[in-house]
Amino acid sequence: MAAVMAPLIETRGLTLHYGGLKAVDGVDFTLEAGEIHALIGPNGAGKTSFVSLLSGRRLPQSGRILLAGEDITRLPAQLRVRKGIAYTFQITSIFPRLSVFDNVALAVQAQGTRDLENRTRAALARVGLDGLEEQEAGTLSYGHQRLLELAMGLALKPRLLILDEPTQGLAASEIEGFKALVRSLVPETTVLLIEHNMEVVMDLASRITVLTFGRVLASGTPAAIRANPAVQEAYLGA
Ligand SMILES: Nc1ncnc2c1ncn2[C@@H]1O[C@H](COP(=O)(O)OP(=O)(O)OP(=O)(O)O)[C@@H](O)[C@H]1O
Repeated sequence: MAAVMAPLIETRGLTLHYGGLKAVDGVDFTLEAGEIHALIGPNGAGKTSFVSLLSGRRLPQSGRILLAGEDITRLPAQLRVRKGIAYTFQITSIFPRLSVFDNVALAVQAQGTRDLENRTRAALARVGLDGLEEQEAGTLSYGHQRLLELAMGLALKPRLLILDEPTQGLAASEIEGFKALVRSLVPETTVLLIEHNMEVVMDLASRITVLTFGRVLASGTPAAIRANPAVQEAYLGA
């Protein structure tokens, strides 16, 4: 019998409360290896809380998270990074006084110093920041700082890259470049994208999951999501 590959990520009944508030409420979710999967939903729907559970920044009150079939529900965040889950750092985690090179090198160092220079340079080239290695990170344009964050994530050679609102604040021209970059990452890297820009979502995602009030409202292809009346009512406003 042919072996059936487990999904890259599977959650079952995943639940996170903040006091009385259920930010993530019994979420069953499947992420297949090699896809670009968008997580959408209104403000406060629980998207950031959900990916915080995947990255290990927070632990759930109940439910399970499986990575390629292995239970990682309570694994510390740092060990999840080693298993290949990278959550792009918020821009505030860039060290503004350090060089572009050193910011990425620090991220690489989390996995050991072997091949540090090559890996750092390769990640910077991947996002098009080669040539700016020696520049102080804090003096980069906003768009370039977002690319630096992405390089810091890619330097970890992740199996899963989680991007939280990566196009926020980018110019239209920068968004085009970003879309091409994300497309170039799959299928080696699986991408989970929280994104409010619906044009980016519809253009990039192979599957979309819609959250509202901490629950999954719908999950499917962009065409199915666009045509879903419940999604239109709750979110797309069409
Ligand atoms: N640290 C916290 N303590 C208490 N409540 C929180 C905390 N973080 C988030 N919340 C609440 O949990 C709910 C889900 O928030 P979350 O940030 O996960 O949603 P989101 O879908 O990512 O929203 P947005 O699109 O605005 O970023 C919201 O009602 C929010 O106010």
